[in-house]
Amino acid sequence: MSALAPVITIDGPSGSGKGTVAGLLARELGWRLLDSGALYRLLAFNASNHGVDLTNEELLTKLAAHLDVQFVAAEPGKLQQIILEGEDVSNVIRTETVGAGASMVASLPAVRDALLVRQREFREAPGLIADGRDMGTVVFPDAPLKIFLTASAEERARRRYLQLKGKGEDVSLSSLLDEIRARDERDTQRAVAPLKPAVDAIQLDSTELSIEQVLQRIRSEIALRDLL
Ligand SMILES: Nc1ncnc2c1ncn2[C@@H]1O[C@H](COP(=O)(O)OP(=O)(O)O)[C@@H](O)[C@H]1O
Ligand SMILES: Nc1ccn([C@H]2C[C@H](O)[C@@H](COP(=O)(O)OP(=O)(O)O)O2)c(=O)n1
Repeated sequence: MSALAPVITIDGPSGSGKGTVAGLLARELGWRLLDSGALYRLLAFNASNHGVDLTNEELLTKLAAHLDVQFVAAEPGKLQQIILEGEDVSNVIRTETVGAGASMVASLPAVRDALLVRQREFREAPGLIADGRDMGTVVFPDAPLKIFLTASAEERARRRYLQLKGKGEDVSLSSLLDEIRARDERDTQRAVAPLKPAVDAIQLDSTELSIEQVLQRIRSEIALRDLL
């Protein structure tokens, strides 16, 4: 039965609001959540801890196949917890350095292959919200609702700046903008599973929208399909 569970995919560039919107929707609908970017972040983080070079495709693929990770569903009002080798790494994998490393390991085809089955296993009744870059194009091409969420690079850098400042990190807006542009370039230009909207995706530009307005737009797309 689980293969038939509906999936809503939310793809888009860094800072467009995917994670926030996916988490809120999953909680609202009582569906499972796949934060696929966290898998690439975990791999980059784990590789750095084990002294593995982020271009060593063979070793990275082995690490990817054996990642000892658990996603613990969120309590109301909290983010889901991510446990790597028994340790809570939910916060340490969120830095821009780990994000840049994730984008590097994510460009390696064998690494992506090694993570594919693991991602599809998240599909369970009553449904799944899947957040990433290739959820609608590669991982769940049959998803009945695909959202491609964007925002201008300036707005995305501003959001990331406020988010990291709020966590007490010492960040600069201009370097965040450079990092976001570099990651956009790498994620859209790679040969395998590049960041691009699926042909049947609904494109949503959130530059001028609040989180609640984005949610409203997605709710109305859900209502148009018989998903619940
Ligand atoms: N529509 C929006 N308007 C303003 N801020 C937003 C919006 N969507 C998300 N944010 C904020 O921007 C930051 C980045 O959002 P996040 O969900 O982590 O993006 P992504 O997962 O696409 O990288 C968070 O602090 C979030 O609260
Ligand atoms: N499905 C996915 C998810 C993430 N990635 C890669 C590319 C991204 O730059 C990194 C980090 O992704 P993540 O979604 O955690 O990053 P943001 O929160 O959007 O900044 O991983 C990917 O290639 N495919």
